[in-house]
Amino acid sequence: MVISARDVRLTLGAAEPIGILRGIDLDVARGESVALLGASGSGKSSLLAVLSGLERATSGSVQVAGLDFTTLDEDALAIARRGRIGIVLQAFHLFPTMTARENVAVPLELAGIAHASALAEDELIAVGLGHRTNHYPAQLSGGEQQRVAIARALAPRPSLVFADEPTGNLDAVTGARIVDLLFERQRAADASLVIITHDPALARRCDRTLELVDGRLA
Ligand SMILES: Nc1ncnc2c1ncn2[C@@H]1O[C@H](COP(=O)(O)OP(=O)(O)OP(=O)(O)O)[C@@H](O)[C@H]1O
Repeated sequence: MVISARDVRLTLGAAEPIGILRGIDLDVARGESVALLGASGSGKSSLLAVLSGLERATSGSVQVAGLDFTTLDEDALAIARRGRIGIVLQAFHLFPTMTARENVAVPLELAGIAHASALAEDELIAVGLGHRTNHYPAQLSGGEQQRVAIARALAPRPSLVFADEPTGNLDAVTGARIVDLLFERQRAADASLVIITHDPALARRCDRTLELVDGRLA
């Protein structure tokens, strides 16, 4: 198993604690793709944050690629993610002072991969942004920024990809192209995919569909 989560709970809010995740058990195998569905506010983004180590669970255990994400500190988590885990969040978190190419090159450089800039350019071409490599995020549309974020996540060829509505800002044709790329990369690297989506077509392409209802898996 690439992901093994047991009785994961996430409680937020000091004054009035709210149970956001309320006992999640989840296994994801190598090479498996999982679609995560659920109503707005059901906890999908929170679960993705916990599984990717961006947020620490309040209790329970989260094992990812043999590492215990509930006990690692921030630095160890960042090192564990480097080059192995690609994450595409709803807010793209691009660096505003870097061009598209520089943004995509960052994880490659951090992972010590040679020719980072050239590889970043290739990845931008793959997401249809070969003509935008020297543009800054503020000069790009929402959908273009989303594709830069996807290129950045996929460039290091991670073995695990988390994506939060990766086609949410894209038109049907561009979205389909990005989904094809996601699955093509997944197959090539035998990677695991966990995708939050409201798109039934995207969910159908995944091996398995899970639904979150009020912080629990239905
Ligand atoms: N820092 C926080 N403090 C308190 N409550 C929070 C915090 N972050 C998220 N929540 C609440 O947790 C619940 C789950 O949020 P989450 O973003 O995981 O839902 P979601 O299923 O991804 O929703 P959407 O589809 O709208 O993106 C929501 O009710 C949200 O208001």
